[in-house]
Amino acid sequence: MSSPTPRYPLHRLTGQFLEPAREASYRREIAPRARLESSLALCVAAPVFGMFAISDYHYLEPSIELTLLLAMRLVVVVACLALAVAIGRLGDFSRRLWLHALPLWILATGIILIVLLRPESLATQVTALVVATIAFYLLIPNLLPVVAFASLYLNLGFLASAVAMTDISAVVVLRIGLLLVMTNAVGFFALLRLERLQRTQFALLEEERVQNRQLMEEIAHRKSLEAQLRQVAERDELTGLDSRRHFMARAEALLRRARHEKAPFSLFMIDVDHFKAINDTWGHGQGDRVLAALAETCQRSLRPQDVIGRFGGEEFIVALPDTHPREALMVAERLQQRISDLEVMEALPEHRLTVTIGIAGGVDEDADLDTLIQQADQALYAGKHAGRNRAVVSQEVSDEA
Ligand SMILES: Nc1nc2c(ncn2[C@@H]2O[C@H](COP(=O)(O)OP(=O)(O)OP(=O)(O)O)[C@@H](O)[C@H]2O)c(=O)[nH]1
Repeated sequence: MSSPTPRYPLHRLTGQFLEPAREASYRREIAPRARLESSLALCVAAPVFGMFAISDYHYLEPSIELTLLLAMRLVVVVACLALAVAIGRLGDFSRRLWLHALPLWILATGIILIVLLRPESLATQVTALVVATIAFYLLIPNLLPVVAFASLYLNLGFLASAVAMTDISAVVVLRIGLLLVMTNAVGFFALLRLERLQRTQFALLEEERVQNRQLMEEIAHRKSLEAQLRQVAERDELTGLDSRRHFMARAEALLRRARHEKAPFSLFMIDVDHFKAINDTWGHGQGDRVLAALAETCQRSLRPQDVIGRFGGEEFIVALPDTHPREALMVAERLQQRISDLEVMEALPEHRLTVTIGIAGGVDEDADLDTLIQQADQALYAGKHAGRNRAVVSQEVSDEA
């Protein structure tokens, strides 16, 4: 049975993403952490390497070899510390890979030089070499190919120096070689596993981020659709006023509050006079423009707390909280005046638009919206009957109200 193809294929030997863009994105993501880790590892490795100067001094009499050895250790320590600072500041993981590789090669060269300068301490050096090789793999993670090449250089250089500078037998060389192969295998596969795990984790996290982003986009899209639908349901397309249904809901709430607070409440029904003639004379398009201009004038003339809606055709409805019908009559007359000031047609500046307004309301604890609308409608009808272009207060408005 064949195993399923991984969603984010990784290189078998380096553990890196096969997809260059994903690998670059991963490196960008881990860059700050990798820089810090590499810097810290070098800050630890440099003094440890320098510390062995004590044993150099112990094993070697003051001599040229000792001076060279101490000078070499000093150079390695200073170079490593300088590189630790440089990596911390500039060690961009994706562009300056060489900066991360350099300290490994310097340390490796230092270790190889020790064999050349202190060949008699080969046995101790082998142990140090094994520790250094493991440290290369484990302390500088995320750079498997870089570490593997530096380690290869260290191990081969060490063996070559040992063969050149000491008289070890072929069997010992073989034994050291096998030990180094084993050490490298352990370090390599441990780091390979780590590289693969970290990248798989990164890929899953990325996937989760993408899904979250898509979800957020979907939510935003739905919210915008909802807002559009609400807009369509609540607004009259031509005039931008409340639709009849939305007006009813808002006016109901205002009336409820007025009843609760025993505050006055008034309602207008506004109907354009002879609107059919406007349509018939100048066309339906001009009729629409007149309705829109009239709606805008009404809205500008009313208070912010008043609610106006298009009731249907050329009929508008207004709810006026905290307004007694007596005051409402004055508001209606002011509205009529503003409407008649409107220039309906540029070509016919003399033509005046008039409206008839029916008013209902008062302070009635039992009044419901439908009844008030009916009363305002009757007053409107009476106004039309009486010759139009007037505001009429409903007979039902009680005196005490
Ligand atoms: N342009 C336009 N006309 C509309 C719209 N809605 C209704 N109308 C027209 O408004 C006119 C209303 O006519 P009527 O009900 O006879 O009323 P009127 O001509 O205003 O006469 P009175 O109300 O009695 O003064 C009709 O011709 C409808 O077609 C609209 O949205 N746009």
